[in-house]
Amino acid sequence: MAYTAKIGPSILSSDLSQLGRECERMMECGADYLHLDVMDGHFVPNITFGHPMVECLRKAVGPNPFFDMHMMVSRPEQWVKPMAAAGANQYTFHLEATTNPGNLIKEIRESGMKFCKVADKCPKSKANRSSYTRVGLAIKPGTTVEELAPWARQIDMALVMTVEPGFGGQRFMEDMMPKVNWLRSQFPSLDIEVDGGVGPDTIHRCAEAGANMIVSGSAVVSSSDPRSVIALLKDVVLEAIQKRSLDR
Ligand SMILES: O=C(CO)[C@@H](O)[C@H](O)COP(=O)(O)O
Ligand SMILES: [Fe+2]
Repeated sequence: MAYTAKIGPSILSSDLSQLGRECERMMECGADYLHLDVMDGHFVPNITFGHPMVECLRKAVGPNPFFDMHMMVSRPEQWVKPMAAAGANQYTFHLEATTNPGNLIKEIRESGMKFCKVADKCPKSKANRSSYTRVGLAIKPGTTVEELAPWARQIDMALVMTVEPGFGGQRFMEDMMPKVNWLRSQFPSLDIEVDGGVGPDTIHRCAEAGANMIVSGSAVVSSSDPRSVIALLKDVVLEAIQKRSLDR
């Protein structure tokens, strides 16, 4: 089983005037990565930020935190190079936003976003470094998992949205879990991310279905004890992964 449990707070619900500090706070509380929601007011009815903000954040937090870019934008093709230059590590686009997913996957791969696949963090020795761009493919609640399937072997991560994209703090859609279950059964090593309404009350369903990359916004960021929430989410997913490997 190649995948492991990773928790990525969505900083959408944090104090946006203190974004750099909020990212650092999440990393200090045990986050494995940071989930950055880019919204263009066209693909979704909300606007957040773009690559200039990502560039500033990268400078503020240094080279290590892994930036998972959730691109809720029309024409995701146009932001691949700017996001690579700004310091993104993974570029997750929506299947609904492009007519040529194959070409976009190729463009992202060739964009030179830095990620060390040898270890989660770049090892000290330059000889061991191998830079690699990670590709994520997201589907909205109304898109079937069969539409994503033809691309699953070309991507690193599938994102199953568990709310309609656009806003934090929405209710978790449990009826998305069969999609996760199906993906896990068909692609046992694929990273599968869930995003939207995920927190201590809903994590068990995500973990049992087979999700291993967990985005959690309001449940983590607005908690008085984000460290405990992150630890709880991670424990539940790790336990489910262990159970899955024993059942095989
Ligand atoms: O992409 C999105 C929303 O479109 C998410 O990343 C949310 O921002 C997650 O926040 P919560 O639903 O966990 O509060
Ligand atoms: Fe997101």
